[in-house]
Amino acid sequence: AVFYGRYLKKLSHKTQEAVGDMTKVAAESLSALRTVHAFNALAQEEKKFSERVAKVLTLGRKEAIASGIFFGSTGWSGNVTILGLLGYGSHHCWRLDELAAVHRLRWEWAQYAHTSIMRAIGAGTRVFEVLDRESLVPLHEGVELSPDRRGAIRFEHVHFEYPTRKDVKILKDFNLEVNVGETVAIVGESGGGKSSVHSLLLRYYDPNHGKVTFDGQGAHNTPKLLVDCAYSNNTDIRDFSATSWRRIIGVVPQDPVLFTGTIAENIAFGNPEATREEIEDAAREANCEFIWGMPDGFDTTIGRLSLSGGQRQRLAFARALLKKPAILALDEATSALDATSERRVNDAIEKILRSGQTTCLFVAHRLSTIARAERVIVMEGGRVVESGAYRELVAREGSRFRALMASQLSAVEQNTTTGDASEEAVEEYVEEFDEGRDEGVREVEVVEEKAKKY
Ligand SMILES: Nc1ncnc2c1ncn2[C@@H]1O[C@H](COP(=O)(O)OP(=O)(O)OP(=O)(O)O)[C@@H](O)[C@H]1O
Repeated sequence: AVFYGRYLKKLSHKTQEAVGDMTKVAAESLSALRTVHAFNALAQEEKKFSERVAKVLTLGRKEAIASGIFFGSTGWSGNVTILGLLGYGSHHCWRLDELAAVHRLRWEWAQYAHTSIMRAIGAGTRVFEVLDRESLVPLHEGVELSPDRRGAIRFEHVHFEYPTRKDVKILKDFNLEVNVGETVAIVGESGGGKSSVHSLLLRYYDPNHGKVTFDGQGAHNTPKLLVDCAYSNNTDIRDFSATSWRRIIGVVPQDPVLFTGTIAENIAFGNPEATREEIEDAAREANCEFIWGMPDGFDTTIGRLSLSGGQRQRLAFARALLKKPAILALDEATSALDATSERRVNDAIEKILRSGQTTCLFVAHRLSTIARAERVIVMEGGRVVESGAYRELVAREGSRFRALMASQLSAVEQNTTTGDASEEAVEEYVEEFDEGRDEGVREVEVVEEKAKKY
């Protein structure tokens, strides 16, 4: 018992660690399931989890063998003793209930084993229920899309509600066309369904009515705001396999998720074959200069929250850019970033937008980001109510965009509850922005200069 105890103590410690590690991997992957899907990293995460499970299993087996030997031998000697006692007792014992007590002891053991088995079956049933669940969006069915395809994206009369909240219509006849290389910012009230547009684009869900299409033929000089969908050579994105469709999209979510591992591993998430050079290029492009200042650079191990909000966003940018995506879906962080981080994030956005290679559909909250888009669309009541260049919408008398910005301004800058801001205040806000924009462009040039030295 002493030797077994010592061995078990060591083994338990290791098992606890391994179980902790396994749970962490599962929790990280499950809580970031959208990111995992967006980067087609399901197989990678499954492999990571399987390795951890295998480790727990090996330790569990060792413990089972050790306890098998220990309890087997002690049980065997115990049984031999009891049998001996029974044999001996039957000669000497005249009271039947004494023998029955020994027998009852055996029976209780059998009951205990039975309860444990039943408990395991109960827990196992739930696990198998989860394992047997089929995704509503099949991952590998459909046409394989080549990763270098570029094309216009169209939302055609899309109606959508979440399966868990069928009574709330999120999108109602939503129509939008984004051409190749175009940058479109979606703005609107909080909770108006902007991020849901991304969810449909990435096929986390499919529309209830209408469709999202992709036209791999090239750019169109068609009207920007799609009213009448009279297109012929576009393909419903449901016809592509979800994995190959997601391969051409780079995603930067509102609250980017990091995984326990090195910075390089995080940038190469879903792209494990990427070379160090490619990783560094992506980091440079995304203004992640802070990595070079870290003690182990790209090999620095990070946890889920060990970087600041702005750094996390830029790292997520680098991760998205490494895919060299045809489409970039960016959901701007609503949480306040400090001024430097915000500028660095905006510079990174600016660089990508200026490249003209990538079609960008981004959900924007800050004026400084919105104004960087070629076209701004305003969402209200689940549909597009206004579309145009930033300057056009700002200049348009009584535009919804102006009203939206005015209420934002009054909420953010004047901190009032009235929701009204004067026209002058809006102009002032816009002027302030223009100064910031020029500064931003200069900043990008300085950074690019610096980047050459990395
Ligand atoms: N997974 C979900 N299941 C059910 N309802 C959801 C889900 N995700 C979002 N919603 C609801 O859908 C509506 C639109 O949400 P969405 O995130 O698209 O808005 P948003 O315009 O991006 O908001 P914000 O600007 O605050 O990020 C909200 O009312 C939200 O509560």
